[in-house]
Amino acid sequence: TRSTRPQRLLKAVQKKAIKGDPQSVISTIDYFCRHSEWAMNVGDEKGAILDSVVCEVSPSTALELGTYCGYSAVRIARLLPPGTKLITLEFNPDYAAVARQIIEYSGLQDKICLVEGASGDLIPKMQELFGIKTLDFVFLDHWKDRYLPDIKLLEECQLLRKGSILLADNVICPGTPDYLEYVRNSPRYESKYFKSHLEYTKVEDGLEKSVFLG
Ligand SMILES: O=C(NCCNC(=O)c1cc(-c2ccc(F)cc2)cc(O)c1O)c1cc(O)ncn1
Ligand SMILES: [Mg+2]
Repeated sequence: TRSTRPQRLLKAVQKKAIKGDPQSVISTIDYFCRHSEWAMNVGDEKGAILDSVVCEVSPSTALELGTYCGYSAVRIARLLPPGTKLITLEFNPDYAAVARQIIEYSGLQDKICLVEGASGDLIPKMQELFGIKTLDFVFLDHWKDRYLPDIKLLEECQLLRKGSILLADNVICPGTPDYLEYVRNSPRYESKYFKSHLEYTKVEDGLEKSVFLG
């Protein structure tokens, strides 16, 4: 049977990228998605904004919702200070299987903990599973209708503290209208929109950065 797009993306990484070199894995994926097959990675343009926020926050505890092929997990983990880990949750086992191999190829497997499962089930178990109290940084890039319920869950589970940073992908395309309305109108968040484009296209998209005020 025909291979899947994530499998073809993995093949390109194994063929073209330098093993153990996260930047070459990132560049290979961006080249493949621009010149061979589009795929829903955050991409290079929004990726540069993600990089700058990760560097600014320099998180001790970081969570990603929606691993897909592991592109943004590699982007984030390559910038984390030594001794810190990124926890990334992926619901789709086929995506998770490819992501594990791309993460391993990049050499960042010791800085990334990929957990398969539904975010709604895993978030309430985060403290016990990972021995963490609160999260310094959360990157939201999973199902767009899960952004709002999941940050409400993060609040309820007391995983956010004064100053925790949420960064959400695709707030324009495909769009997360209920999430945007909430973080922009809630007194518990200070929100800022970073205008950009849908990965590898000229379509408008952007990232929403929200600080939890406690
Ligand atoms: O689809 C699952 N996750 C990806 C979430 N991400 C997206 O849907 C996403 C989509 C787009 C996008 C934008 C324009 C367009 F025309 C088509 C797609 C871009 C992005 O940057 C994303 O992040 C999924 C499946 C499954 O079976 N189980 C658990 N999760
Ligand atoms: Mg996305």
